[in-house]
Amino acid sequence: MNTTDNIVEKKIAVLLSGGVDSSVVVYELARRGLKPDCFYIKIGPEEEAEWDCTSEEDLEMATAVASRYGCRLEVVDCHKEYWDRVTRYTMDKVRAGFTPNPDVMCNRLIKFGAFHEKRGRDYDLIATGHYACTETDAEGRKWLVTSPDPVKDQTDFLAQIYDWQLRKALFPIGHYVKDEVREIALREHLVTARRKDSQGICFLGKVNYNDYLRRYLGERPGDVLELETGKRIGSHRGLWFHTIGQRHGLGFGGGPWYAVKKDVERNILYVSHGFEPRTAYRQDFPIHDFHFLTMPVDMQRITFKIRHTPEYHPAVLEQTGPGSYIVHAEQPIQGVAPGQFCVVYDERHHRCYGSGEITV
Ligand SMILES: Nc1ncnc2c1ncn2[C@@H]1O[C@H](COP(=O)(O)OP(=O)(O)OP(=O)(O)O)[C@@H](O)[C@H]1O
Repeated sequence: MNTTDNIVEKKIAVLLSGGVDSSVVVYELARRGLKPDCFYIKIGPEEEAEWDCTSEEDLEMATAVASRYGCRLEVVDCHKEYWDRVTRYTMDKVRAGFTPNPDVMCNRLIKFGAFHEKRGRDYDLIATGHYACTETDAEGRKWLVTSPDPVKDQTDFLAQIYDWQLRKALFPIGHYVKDEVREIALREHLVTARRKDSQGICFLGKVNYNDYLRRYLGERPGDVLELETGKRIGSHRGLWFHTIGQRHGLGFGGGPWYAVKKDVERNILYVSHGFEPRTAYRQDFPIHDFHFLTMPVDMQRITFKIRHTPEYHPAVLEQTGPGSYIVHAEQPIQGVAPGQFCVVYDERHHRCYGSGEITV
């Protein structure tokens, strides 16, 4: 736990998913003599029965962990809010040809959003099993700080939460690496100790992302052209099924092909030929609507991420307007897609300052 968190006097809600990470959160609080209230957020898979997944087992696990530590567990239904808010954001972006990130918006809109409106507002702190840390500076400002586990670090998923949400957030396992969390769970004989990590888009679980898109947007076939020559390579079933930077699953002969650009108005997907074509890389690109997590910072030399990968890229930021910047990366970056969040950290990738959306 972060040393700056004085939690003993606080009313704490734990978001308990039935996974190993949030189970260890309950243990970490319980061993300090605390008895937090636990909440399982229920989000169903829309109407379709075949989309049903492991949620029943998750709830059973969450119930067992809460009762082991004498904590209350309540189920909070955020189904409507998820499908209204996160799905709307996702479909709006995708329809406009952008690459959205539902996991990022889920933290702002659901875990620290809809849950807060329903139950979280009655608590001083909301604890989750995210791999992220916080630190408080001499002026009492709380900053989001990266986890010591570069592979599991989830600060990028938290880079759109509001300042008040960050102030209420508690990450009791954020200072551990994943192996340590598993060891604790095994040592304490938690029922969740051997459960697999959740995969895919949070709350959508096993739902196939393309099926999810197809359900809302259908199909809209169009041409696939080679960017350099304008030659027709094949057809696509909807621009939303493709991401800039995509190399696999294009399914055209004479490859390898690489998705490099979308023309939404003309419904054309542009591809380049080769394993690593020059057009797949960008070194300078604009971002807009920059969201600061704690407070505006004068950002110049920074590091950043555009995908959930362990690497941080060094860059210089040039401000072009309120909330708008050009990212001048030290090295060319592969698969820069409009709509993706560019998450910005200090030079040592310690503090996360916030994130902006990559502009067209
Ligand atoms: N259905 C849920 N109900 C309550 N909280 C949840 C739920 N799903 C996720 N969370 C919270 O969000 C955190 C991060 O979620 P994520 O989907 O990344 O899971 P994870 O890293 O596999 O964690 P866990 O092992 O706790 O499931 C969880 O640790 C938990 O605190």
